[in-house]
Amino acid sequence: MKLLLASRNKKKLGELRRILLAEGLEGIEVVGLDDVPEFPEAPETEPTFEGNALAKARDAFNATGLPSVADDSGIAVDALNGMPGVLSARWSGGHGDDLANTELLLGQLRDVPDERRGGAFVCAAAFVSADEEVVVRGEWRGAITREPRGGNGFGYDPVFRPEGHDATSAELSPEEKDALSHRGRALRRLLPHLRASAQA
Ligand SMILES: O=P(O)(O)OP(=O)(O)OP(=O)(O)OC[C@H]1O[C@@H](n2cnc3c(O)ncnc32)[C@H](O)[C@@H]1O
Ligand SMILES: [Mg+2]
Repeated sequence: MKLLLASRNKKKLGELRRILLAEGLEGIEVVGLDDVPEFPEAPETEPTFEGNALAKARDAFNATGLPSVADDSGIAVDALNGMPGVLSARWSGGHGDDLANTELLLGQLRDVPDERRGGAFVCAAAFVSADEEVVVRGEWRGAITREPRGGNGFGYDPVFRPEGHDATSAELSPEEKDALSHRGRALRRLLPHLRASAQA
């Protein structure tokens, strides 16, 4: 079975691929959007991560006919009542400007004391095939730092210090991040569905 990972974010796509390949999925060939004919990106208008993930996976399945996985993710900061949330990718206005997004977030939290800087990375992962639609969630608790640190990962990783760690998630190795991350947790919850689909 070909499985389409429907993300237009190269670094996110790399993580999705890495997490699934580490599981050694038998009978599944993982492909990306570069491997299929182009189709337009639908705007992400849903109020929840789950709604957006499902919409992206449905779009990909409808456009290609391939069983598809999509991820909608972001960072939910307690002191901002859960924002940036589903707006994480375009928090500073433009889409996907990681540096501007993290700088804006740090500025907003400048006067927030250490004990109230908690938040979580959230990932909803959706799988859509001819036979089923499923969406699952993974969360990773931590705190927002006062300055960026580390060069791994992407997005808000340099300003997120996972619970139980002194390092930011941009200072963790890729394997460490996958073992703990919202994305790792969500994708591992999808595995039974992917395996069943490959065997059907
Ligand atoms: O929608 P696709 O095409 O998959 O790509 P995207 O980058 O637009 O992805 P989202 O709409 O799900 O937005 C997620 C944003 O949340 C942030 N984010 C998500 N997962 C992250 C992670 O593991 N580390 C750091 N930041 C993350 C990052 O800034 C992303 O741009
Ligand atoms: Mg997006």
